[in-house]
Amino acid sequence: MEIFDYDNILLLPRKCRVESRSECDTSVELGGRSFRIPAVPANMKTVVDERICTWLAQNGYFYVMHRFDLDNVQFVKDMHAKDCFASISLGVKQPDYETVDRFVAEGITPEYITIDIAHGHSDNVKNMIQYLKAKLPKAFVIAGNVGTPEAVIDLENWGADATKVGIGPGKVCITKLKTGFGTGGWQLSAVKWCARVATKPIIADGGIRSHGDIAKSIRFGATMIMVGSLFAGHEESPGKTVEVDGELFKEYYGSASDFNKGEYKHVEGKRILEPIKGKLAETLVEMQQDIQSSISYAGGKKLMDIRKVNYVILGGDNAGEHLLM
Ligand SMILES: NC(=O)C1=CN([C@@H]2O[C@H](COP(=O)(O)OP(=O)(O)OC[C@H]3O[C@@H](n4cnc5c(N)ncnc54)[C@H](OP(=O)(O)O)[C@@H]3O)[C@@H](O)[C@H]2O)C=CC1
Ligand SMILES: Nc1nc2c(ncn2[C@@H]2O[C@H](COP(=O)(O)O)[C@@H](O)[C@H]2O)c(=O)[nH]1
Repeated sequence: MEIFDYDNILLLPRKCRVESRSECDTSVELGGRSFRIPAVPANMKTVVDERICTWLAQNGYFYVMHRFDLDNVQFVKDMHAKDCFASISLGVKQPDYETVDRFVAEGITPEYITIDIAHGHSDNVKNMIQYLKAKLPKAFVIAGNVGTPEAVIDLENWGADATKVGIGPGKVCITKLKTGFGTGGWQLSAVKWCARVATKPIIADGGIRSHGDIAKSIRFGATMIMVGSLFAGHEESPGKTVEVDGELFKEYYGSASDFNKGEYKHVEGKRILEPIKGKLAETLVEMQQDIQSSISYAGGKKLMDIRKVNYVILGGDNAGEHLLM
């Protein structure tokens, strides 16, 4: 198997088919809705809050609200009252089942539900998918996180509508160090490997360090890309603002860090400071323009044309040119 990651792959251009990059369509479909770009801010407490989720929904972007210290039922009611789709996260514990029961009792269905646990290839997730499919059959269920084709096949067979791939490639992740497991360091290969067997959309989650990594994820089979650190350091980001030597930063911490958990138990995440880089809306516009450029380099007009390009692996044992035959 070829092993590579975002920093040692480059995509190869094909003859341009547009006169202007503005002709390139970056939109993507997920769960029956079309979104402006295939990137979604990570469902983490220092990346999204209700205000950001509302803004994203109202402006044509996908979002996934985090699942920590909030009333999911109230969140969905608030989003629906604002005429927005509701996209929430759930765990797999008793309170999460009680949340589902409350949705049923109140006759409310969130449009998207992401089952979000560290080791998603588990009976815990199977049971929650099956509960959701029985109780809230109209919800689009994203399940994860996983890092192998077997897991993608199982999650799809258990009823997931999409799977989220990425165990430990995140910037504030220490899973690799603490456990010796994961896709950290070869996340892009893992996406490729998983996408080969997937029959439903894959969300590549973690490890995105620059906008070009979005195109690379699409090339290797992702439909949507979840991004934490690149979105964490904005003026509106929910993390605390911290000043160091006159420079402003936003805190960004892992969902499995002691900062998020409130205790030091099974910690697999850390806290870092991200330099503040302006407004989220401006980054999203720049991201869209960069994806338009990627599509044009791919010789295409729409997002999935990126899937057609060849690529090179730089350095290492797998180095060389890889041509689509
Ligand atoms: N993408 C990634 O690489 C990772 C992401 N995270 C994020 O951190 C947050 C907290 O995750 P998580 O700790 O799973 O959430 P929870 O604390 O809600 O745990 C979810 C359930 O999964 C169990 N569980 C967690 N890890 C494992 C494991 N390695 N093996 C078996 N069972 C496990 C927990 O039981 P118990 O605690 O009793 O074992 C619990 O029943 C989530 O948002 C998650 O996405 C965390 C780590 C890695
Ligand atoms: N191993 C851990 N992974 C985590 C934790 N909190 C979040 N995450 C994952 O990281 C991505 C974001 O990655 P980034 O490279 O874009 O910053 C996020 O979507 C989660 O899947 C954690 O505590 N430990």
